[in-house]
Amino acid sequence: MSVLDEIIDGVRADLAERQARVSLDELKERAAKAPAAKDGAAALRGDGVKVICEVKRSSPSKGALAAIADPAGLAADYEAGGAAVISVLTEERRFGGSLADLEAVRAKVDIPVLRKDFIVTSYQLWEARAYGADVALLIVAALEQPALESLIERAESIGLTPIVEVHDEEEAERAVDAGARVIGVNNRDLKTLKVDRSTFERIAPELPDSVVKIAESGVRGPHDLIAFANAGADAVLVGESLVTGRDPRSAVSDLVAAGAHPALRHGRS
Ligand SMILES: O=C(O)c1ccccc1NCC(=O)[C@H](O)[C@H](O)COP(=O)(O)O
Repeated sequence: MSVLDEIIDGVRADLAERQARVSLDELKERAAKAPAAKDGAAALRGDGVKVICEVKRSSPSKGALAAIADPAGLAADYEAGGAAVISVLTEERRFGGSLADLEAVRAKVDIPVLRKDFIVTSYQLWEARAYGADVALLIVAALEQPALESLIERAESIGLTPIVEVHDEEEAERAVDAGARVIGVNNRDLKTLKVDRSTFERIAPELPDSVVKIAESGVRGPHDLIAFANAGADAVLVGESLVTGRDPRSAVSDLVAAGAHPALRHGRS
């Protein structure tokens, strides 16, 4: 069984418990009371390379990364450093996240918030909206094509911007065919968990110009951001190097400054 399969088994078990406790109607009522969703795609377009900053306590590849007692405080530091979007891992077993983290971050920052999880049902999209997310991750490798298409449609219909994550050319083609407008290329191989930064360089040129392109995983600092920018990234998604560093706010601000450098190509407006 692959790591992804193991993660998804755990996600489905936890999901079944939540579904037994909270009906879809209750979630929809809660979502209706949530603040209107912010435009995640708009936050990632424009000049320069935008930075998505992740609240990440642990991971299957590295184990414990950072305790993060105050996820909202960390998110506020990211926002103060110039982050465009905050990513909150809500998967509990392997990443140590929760919907409570998502809710706390939403209450603290004004920029769009991404629910980063292993979404396999529309119930999780309603949860994302009910807990204040504006953006949700859909992983192509975790979904059959009809499910991917219907989750993209459902996400958009409830106001969420779907980021569709791919790892290779075949998944990229599936994402485009499914109508994805924002695509994250994850440099982490989900079978070996190794990061290969050339993955983004290989796949980005295959994506249509109109698609917002995000380079995910393996950003250690401004030099990686610049390399991804030169390969066509509109945004980068950064977790580990921020949560393990000493000063997340200044680390974000260094990334943002590099992303805004006039020598980098101009983004789409
Ligand atoms: O991080 C992992 O080990 C991992 C393993 C299996 C599936 C997903 C995983 N990570 C999720 C992510 O995509 C990253 O948290 C995100 O891209 C940030 O990456 P990094 O900056 O390298 O922490």
